[in-house]
Amino acid sequence: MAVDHAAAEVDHLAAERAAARFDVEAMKIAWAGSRHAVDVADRMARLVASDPVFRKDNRTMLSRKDLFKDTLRKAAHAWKRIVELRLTEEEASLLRQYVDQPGYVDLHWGMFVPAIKGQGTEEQQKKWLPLAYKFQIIGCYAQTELGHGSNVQGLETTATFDPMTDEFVIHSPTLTSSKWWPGGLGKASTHAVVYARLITEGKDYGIHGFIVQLRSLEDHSPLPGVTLGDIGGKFGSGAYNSMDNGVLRFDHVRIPRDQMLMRLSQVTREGKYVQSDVPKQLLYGTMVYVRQSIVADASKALSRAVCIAVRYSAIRKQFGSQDGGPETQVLNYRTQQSRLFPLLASAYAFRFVGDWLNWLYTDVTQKLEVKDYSTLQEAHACTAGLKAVTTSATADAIEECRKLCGGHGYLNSSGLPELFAVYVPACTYEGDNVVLLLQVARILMKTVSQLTSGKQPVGTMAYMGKVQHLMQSKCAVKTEAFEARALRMAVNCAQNIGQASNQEEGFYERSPDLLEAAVAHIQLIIVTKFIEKVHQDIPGHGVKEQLQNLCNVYALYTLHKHLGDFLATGSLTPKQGALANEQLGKLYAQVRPNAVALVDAFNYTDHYLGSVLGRYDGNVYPALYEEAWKDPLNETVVPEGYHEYLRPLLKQQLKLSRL
Ligand SMILES: CC(C)(COP(=O)(O)OP(=O)(O)OC[C@H]1O[C@@H](n2cnc3c(N)ncnc32)[C@H](O)[C@@H]1OP(=O)(O)O)[C@@H](O)C(=O)NCCC(=O)NCCSC(=O)CCCC(=O)O
Ligand SMILES: Cc1cc2nc3c(=O)[nH]c(=O)nc-3n(C[C@H](O)[C@H](O)[C@H](O)COP(=O)(O)OP(=O)(O)OC[C@H]3O[C@@H](n4cnc5c(N)ncnc54)[C@H](O)[C@@H]3O)c2cc1C
Repeated sequence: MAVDHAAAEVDHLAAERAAARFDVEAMKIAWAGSRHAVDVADRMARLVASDPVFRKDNRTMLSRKDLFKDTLRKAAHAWKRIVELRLTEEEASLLRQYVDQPGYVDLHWGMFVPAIKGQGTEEQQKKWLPLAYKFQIIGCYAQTELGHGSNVQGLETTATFDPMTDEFVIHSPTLTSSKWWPGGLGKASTHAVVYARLITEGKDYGIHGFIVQLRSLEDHSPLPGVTLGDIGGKFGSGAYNSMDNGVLRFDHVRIPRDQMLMRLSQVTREGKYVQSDVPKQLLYGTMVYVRQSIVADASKALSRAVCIAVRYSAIRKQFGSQDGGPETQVLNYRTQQSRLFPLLASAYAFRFVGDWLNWLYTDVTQKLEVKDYSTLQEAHACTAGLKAVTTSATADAIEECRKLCGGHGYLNSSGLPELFAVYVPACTYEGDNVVLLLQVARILMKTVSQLTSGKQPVGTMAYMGKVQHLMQSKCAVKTEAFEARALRMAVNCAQNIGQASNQEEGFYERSPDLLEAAVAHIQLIIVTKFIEKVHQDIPGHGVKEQLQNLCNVYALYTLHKHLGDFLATGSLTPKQGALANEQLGKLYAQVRPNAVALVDAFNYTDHYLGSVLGRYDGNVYPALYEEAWKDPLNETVVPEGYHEYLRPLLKQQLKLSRL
């Protein structure tokens, strides 16, 4: 019976695909960025999916130890394949993405290598990078401590220069100075970039980066004076537990002077501190780089969740016509559409703003190389703000997708619980989202205060220069309403802060409003970049129209959700707000026939999706049924514990009933 049912469902997704009004292959190119990007991603995804070592459907059932060992095995196998097949950097990084298991390699490539590239001198790069590139050393990024994460300047680990031996002495003076959280630190890394307070000639010069060896390259045991371990199990089963987030303490560990990362500042043989002519904020450069990549990752996680929820919603039927006709696909319910399609639109929005941010980051990096620091603030504001807004929205969206899949969404086999558990720490790591939005707010306040002095804001803040117009006009055009909302919220905050006894106190008092002003500014950027994208020449039958539609959905949904802001700032009238909502309903109807094809354009393999609900063929029910039997609990018909705990209880009931 299950088989008959399934056959009908396979047909059902085929019908959905046939109903699409655009060229899916061309949309794949628009999503991935180029034909080349589609092809490489496709090749790497299939390579991973077809290799039994990369199997991941049993991950939530493994013990922590087995899961960790499995992660080591996968990482080693991935490296072997990368070398054997002579994969390019682009191919290798995609292969790692599709292996889809958090592990030490993420931090090695994602933070250790970039930290040395960004903060090391040429000589240091020449020495350390080849070792890292060949995995002769494994590195992590050891910044956060037990007592401080957000407040980087509050870190307590010390690096005291000893001119007698030409060494730094790395020390953890307090319990709270223990390094705590770094990924890959607990069990895998041999080296770390350690952030510590530099002390020389009796003076504390604040936080600097140092390359420190932690474990023997012979037998992996911690070096003398180094205490190391894993910080313990984390949220969810499987999920981020494959990562060995670690604890690290130093007891007067000595490293040569030349292991201080010396691009930004140096300590001479005599112990003199010398500052280079570069801004000290470059110390935070690795974080800017990672935040930028986290935005692209948000669109990946969100698109996976949305792909699962859209396909399953096309399969799932619930209730029918009164006269006993066919049941309704839940995707046809207006409420399902109004919850799901904005998330689909957000996946595309985050993808395009992620591409733009990557361009901005590359541009800033090139400018830094010729000592042009003018766009550093813009890079910080955009990476921090977009990281915060996209990760928060994605975490909420994955949970919404779980609910959109009803009861089956709660099963591990749906893939959604694990996706959520792996994803949610993105709201915290690489900068707590609130802390990052307050950074954006500070820059907004600085920009507003400079408006009166005639300094023209640039980049993504340029719209604030139209202050006279935006503070007064009624907004007819969508982007103008977003600009007016963001500017007016920022100006309101600035005025309120101005009434406080001092600037800092005012900022502190108004921080909840500042947070909202920062979100408004970042949402404007996302909407603007989506609009810019759809104004480009986009080939393929119907592709541009679909993207135009999704862009409108994203903008109008955001407007609808934050209507209070738009009305309170007078950026829209209540009538305009109501019209926008009307329009949104019409747009959903246009998305409906294209929904399945729009998620097909993400081009994800079933292996990468890891979801029985999101299968490409829509054969959901037999897969769910089959998956259940794989649970270790089903290995025996009568459960372990029956004889100890169930049988005596049942016997006792029997005796009682006989009384
Ligand atoms: C919150 C701040 C930004 C505070 O910085 P601060 O220097 O104490 O204070 P401030 O007076 O507000 O700022 C001074 C100044 O520095 C600027 N600035 C701050 N950050 C950056 C940046 N990244 N790039 C460029 N500029 C930056 C600010 O705008 C200020 O500029 P200004 O003086 O006003 O011109 C910072 O400390 C921070 O970034 N905290 C978050 C910590 C964090 O992100 N940790 C990440 C650890 S690694 C990790 O989590 C890896 C996970 C990855 C994974 O597992 O995948
Ligand atoms: C899975 C995971 C992986 C990680 N990997 C690494 C790694 O590889 N290397 C590394 O060095 N670190 C790593 N971290 C640490 C991470 O970067 C920090 O946890 C993060 O920066 C947040 O800092 P915190 O823990 O100190 O939070 P806290 O700052 O203590 O946050 C607690 C609360 O206080 C609020 N808060 C804090 N400051 C302010 C403020 N000024 N104004 C208003 N509210 C405020 C926050 O919003 C939050 O609600 C990782 C963390 C996680 C969860």
